[in-house]
Amino acid sequence: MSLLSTDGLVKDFGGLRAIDDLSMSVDAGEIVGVMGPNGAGKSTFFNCISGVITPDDGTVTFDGSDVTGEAPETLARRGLVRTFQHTRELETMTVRDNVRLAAPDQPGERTIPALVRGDAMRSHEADVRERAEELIELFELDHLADDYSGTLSGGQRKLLELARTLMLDPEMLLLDEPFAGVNPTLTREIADHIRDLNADGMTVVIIEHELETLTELVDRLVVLQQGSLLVEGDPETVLSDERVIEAYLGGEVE
Ligand SMILES: Nc1ncnc2c1ncn2[C@@H]1O[C@H](COP(=O)(O)OP(=O)(O)OP(=O)(O)O)[C@@H](O)[C@H]1O
Repeated sequence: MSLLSTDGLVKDFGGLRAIDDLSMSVDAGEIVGVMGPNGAGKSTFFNCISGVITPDDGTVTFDGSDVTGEAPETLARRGLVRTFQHTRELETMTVRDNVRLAAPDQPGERTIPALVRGDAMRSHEADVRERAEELIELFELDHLADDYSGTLSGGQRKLLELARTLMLDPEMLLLDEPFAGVNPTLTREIADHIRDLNADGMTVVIIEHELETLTELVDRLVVLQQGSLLVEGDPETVLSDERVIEAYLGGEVE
């Protein structure tokens, strides 16, 4: 059953059509890879479906509802959450605080004085702390929990970003280049986490240039070119498709 679909999606930037009548869908439980040459429209596609920008035409449907143009926070509450190519944690805050702060309705951000908070608020805070510790442990960031996030390596930042994302308890994760700037060991580790999350029922869509890891991970590949869907299918078929090879200028996909 389709969890996310777009129908006739269009996004223009001035005279440039970045997304051109794009219709595609992702079934619940799938891991789908989105690939395509530079400028093909991958990030713009993610931005349209995650509410970062509003499409000029077409619709985005998530879990049976038309969510076109909804804000990222609203979509996150519905269970659709994305990461960014450049991670967005606060560098002068510890890893632990970064994970805790990613929780929805973060009590620390509220103006209610601590003394008048009810039991519900205290229990929410306890849940947030507990979930944050679970995720820090899951992603093996425990030894770094009290370090400033700014001191982390590229790969550790990606793990932190994943932990922060999971504080929102998503049904579908959109991952924008989760392996960019990550060393091979951490790449394998992140790929394993994605597999585990998927095995637990999470639907995942991944934009990635690192095709070897991507193709090992996904059930299906979708190739974009000039804002349109060029080819989609199982990784082996897609990567041997002449149109895909040509789009990548002769053999780069091998
Ligand atoms: N905010 C913007 N303003 C103007 N043009 C934009 C904007 N964002 C993207 N574009 C243009 O839209 C087209 C698609 O860009 P997009 O970043 O979505 O491609 P991409 O497939 O993600 O590329 P890459 O692999 O290089 O990240 C490109 O021609 C890009 O220059």
